[in-house]
Amino acid sequence: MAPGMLAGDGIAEAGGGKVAAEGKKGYVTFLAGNGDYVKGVVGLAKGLRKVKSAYDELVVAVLPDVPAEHREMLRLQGCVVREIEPVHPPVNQVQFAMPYYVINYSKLRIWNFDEYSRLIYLDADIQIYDNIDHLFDLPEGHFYAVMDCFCEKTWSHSRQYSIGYCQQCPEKVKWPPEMGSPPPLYFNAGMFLFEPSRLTCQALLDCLKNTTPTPFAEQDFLNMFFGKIYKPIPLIYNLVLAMLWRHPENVELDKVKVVHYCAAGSKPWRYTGKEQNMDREDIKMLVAKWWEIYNDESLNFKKEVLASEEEAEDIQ
Ligand SMILES: O=c1ccn([C@@H]2O[C@H](COP(=O)(O)OP(=O)(O)O)[C@@H](O)[C@H]2O)c(=O)[nH]1
Ligand SMILES: OC[C@H]1O[C@H](O[C@@H]2[C@@H](O)[C@H](O)[C@@H](O)[C@H](O)[C@@H]2O)[C@H](O)[C@@H](O)[C@H]1O
Ligand SMILES: [Mn+2]
Repeated sequence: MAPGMLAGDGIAEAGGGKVAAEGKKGYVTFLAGNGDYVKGVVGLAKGLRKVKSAYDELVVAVLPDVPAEHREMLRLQGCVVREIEPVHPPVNQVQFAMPYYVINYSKLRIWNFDEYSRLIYLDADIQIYDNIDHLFDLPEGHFYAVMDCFCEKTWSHSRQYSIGYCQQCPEKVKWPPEMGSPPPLYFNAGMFLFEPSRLTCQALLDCLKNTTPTPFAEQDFLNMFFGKIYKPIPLIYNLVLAMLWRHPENVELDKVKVVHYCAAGSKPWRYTGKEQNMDREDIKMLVAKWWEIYNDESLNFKKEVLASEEEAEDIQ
């Protein structure tokens, strides 16, 4: 059990007789550009319907460069499309782990969606395979997310990677005292439960102005900003695929509720199976599972024709 993790799985499934947290709740994702991530959002919208989430009206924060056709496609899938202004980090020479990460700072705008008391953010390369609505009943005042893994090459810039340390197995390579205290628990920013607030959004943007960008862009920034109230939740809520080959001992695949297709080559809509680890049977199974939902027409959004509308039609 990773340090600081909620006891047990620590999160009672829905119907635990708890009073649900007050206020509007929902799921939100982020879409930029005119490329194929829109397929990820369609898949996510259908996945939320398949697991019968009580909050299946997916909010999509779109940058201005998302074309009208893609916005319409999402509306036809029952999504609420909301345009956000891009957020640019201070100009500097940092090499992001992936050049396009620079646009990910725009995710910060979702803190302004304060008509919601709680939102779960999900990357567009995430799919939900079991209902996770019960997460909305977690105690307020914390930032909930799953711990990341430092073992992939994308982390080669970091001290952790240089000594083979990973928070997923802190006993395997212990953090040497001569390097000071071990890094604080660090979450993957592809999925998190948070409380929207305009004040917090302004504080995030003000803080960003004075923060030097780092390789994992807004993920590093969010970890720094919310470090004091961060609460790890079990990896079943955001399986970062690299865990399958880096920490298989921590993964019980049949218990996983949320899969994050973030490993290089694992985006289902561009999957070729050629990149490293992409020929694994579990990866092929998870990509096929994603396509099953994406291609399932029965999961398309059906505008409920209200009985009154039908009656009205009958009368005419
Ligand atoms: O061209 C892009 C790149 C990224 N994204 C959004 O930004 C998120 C973070 O990027 P990505 O998931 O590729 O990062 P990873 O989790 O793989 O590091 C994506 O899930 C999308 O929601 C997008 O909409 N268009
Ligand atoms: O902009 C930074 C991104 O950083 C994170 O992705 C990383 C991280 O998970 C590494 O640990 C993996 O090694 C790597 O593959 C993966 O891309 C978030 O998933 C994404 O939403 C976004 O915040
Ligand atoms: Mn992602």
